[in-house]
Amino acid sequence: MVDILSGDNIIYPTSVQLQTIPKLMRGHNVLCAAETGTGKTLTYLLPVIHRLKGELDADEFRDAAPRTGCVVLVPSRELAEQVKYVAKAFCDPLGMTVKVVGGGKGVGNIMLAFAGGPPDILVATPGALLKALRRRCVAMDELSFFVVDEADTLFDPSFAGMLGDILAQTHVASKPSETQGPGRRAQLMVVGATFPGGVGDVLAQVTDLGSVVTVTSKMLHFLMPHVKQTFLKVRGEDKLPELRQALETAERGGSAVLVFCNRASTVNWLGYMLEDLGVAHARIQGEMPAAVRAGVFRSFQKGLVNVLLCSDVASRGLDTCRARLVVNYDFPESQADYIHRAGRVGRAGGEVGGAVLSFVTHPWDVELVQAIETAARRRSSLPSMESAIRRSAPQEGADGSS
Ligand SMILES: Nc1ncnc2c1ncn2[C@@H]1O[C@H](COP(=O)(O)OP(=O)(O)OP(=O)(O)O)[C@@H](O)[C@H]1O
Repeated sequence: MVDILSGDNIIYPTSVQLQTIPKLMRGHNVLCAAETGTGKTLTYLLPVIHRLKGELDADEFRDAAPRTGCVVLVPSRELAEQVKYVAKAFCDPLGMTVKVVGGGKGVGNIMLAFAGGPPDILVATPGALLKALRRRCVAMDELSFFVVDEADTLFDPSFAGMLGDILAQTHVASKPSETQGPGRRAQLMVVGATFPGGVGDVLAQVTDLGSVVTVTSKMLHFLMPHVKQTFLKVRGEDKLPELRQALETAERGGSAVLVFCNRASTVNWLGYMLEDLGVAHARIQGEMPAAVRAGVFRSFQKGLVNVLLCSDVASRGLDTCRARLVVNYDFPESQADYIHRAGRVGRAGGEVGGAVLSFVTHPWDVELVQAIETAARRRSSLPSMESAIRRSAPQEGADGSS
C-alpha cells in the first residue's frame, strides 16, 4: 500500500489522516469533520482495506462464506465511481474486489454488480443500496465497516429516511472489542466537510454515542487561506459578459473552470448562451441521468473540456486537481454550499491554490457575502456552521487535543 501511495506522491499523512487513521485501526467508531480536500477518502479507505485484507487472510475466517466487508455510502453516482477508482488502486493488487451500485441504473444492473459474488467493498448510493438489500445481495449485519461519506448531504432530510432504513439493518459496534472475530459488529465512520444538526440524534439510535470519537480539523468551516475569494457586485444582465471575460482570462492562463448555478434550468440556459458565444463547455446538473453525469465529469478530468457548468450536485466531494477557478454564477443559497463549491479548488496534493469568483446580484445575498468576506479576511471560521455532533459526542481535535 505504501508503494501505491508513494507512486501517487502521497508521502506524508494530512493532519486529518494522522489523527483519524489510528483511531479507526483501534476499532473506534469515528465521526470525522474536516474541510474539503483534506484527504478524507484515504482516511477511511486505508484502514478499511488493511483490516479486510487481514480478515481475508486470517485462519478464523478461512471457512466463512464470502461476504461484503465494507459498504461506503455516498450521495451520488459520480462520487461512488470516484471512491471506487481510489479503492481499486489498492484492492486490485491485493486481489480484493470493489463494486459500485448507483442511481440511474435498473435493478438488472444492480444485480450484475453481485454476479461474481459479494464484492469486498461496495460503494453505493442510498436508493441503489436499498434495492440491493431488498434482493438480499448484501447483508448489512455482516459488515466489518459501514462508512457514510459526504454526511451532511446524506443526513439531509431528502436522504434521511433512506439512511435511517439502512442504519436500522446495520449492526453497529458500541465498543472496539465488538469489532473483532466472527460475529463482529460493524465499525461506523461518518465523514463530512460540514455537518447539519440532528446527526447525533440519528446515530444515537444505532450505537452508543459515547463510543463515537469525533475528530474535527482545526480549519473546519474555515475558508482555505490559499484560495483567493473575490466577490463581484453585478447587475443580472452583466453576469454573462463578466463570466465570458473570466473564462477568457482563465483560458489564457491554462486553467480549468467550474461554473456553479443554483438550478438545473440555469445550467441549461447558460449552456445555450455560451454555445452561442462559441465557448466550449460541458454541463452537469441533477436532472441528467447519473451515468451521463459521470461520463461528463470523466471528460472534464481527462482535459477534453476546460469549462464545466454545474449545479450543486457537483459541489459535494468531487475530486479534481484540474480546476483552478470556481465561479459562482449564482450566489449559493447557504454557507455550506459556498464551502463545498469553494472546496473544489486548492485541494490536498494539488500544486497550486485557486480562486473563487462570486457574482453578487441580489440584495438578499449581501448578508451571506459579508459573513463569508469577514471570515475570509479574519481567517476565522464561518458563523452558524456549528456541528450538532460537537454537542453530542466525545471530542478530539485534529491537533490531538481532547
Ligand atoms: N496525504 C496526502 N498527501 C497528498 N495528497 C493527498 C493525501 N491524501 C489525499 N491526497 C489527495 O488529496 C485529494 C483530495 O482528497 P479527497 O477527495 O479524499 O478529499 P476530501 O477531504 O474527501 O474532500 P471533499 O470534502 O471535497 O470530499 C485527492 O486527490 C487525494 O489523492
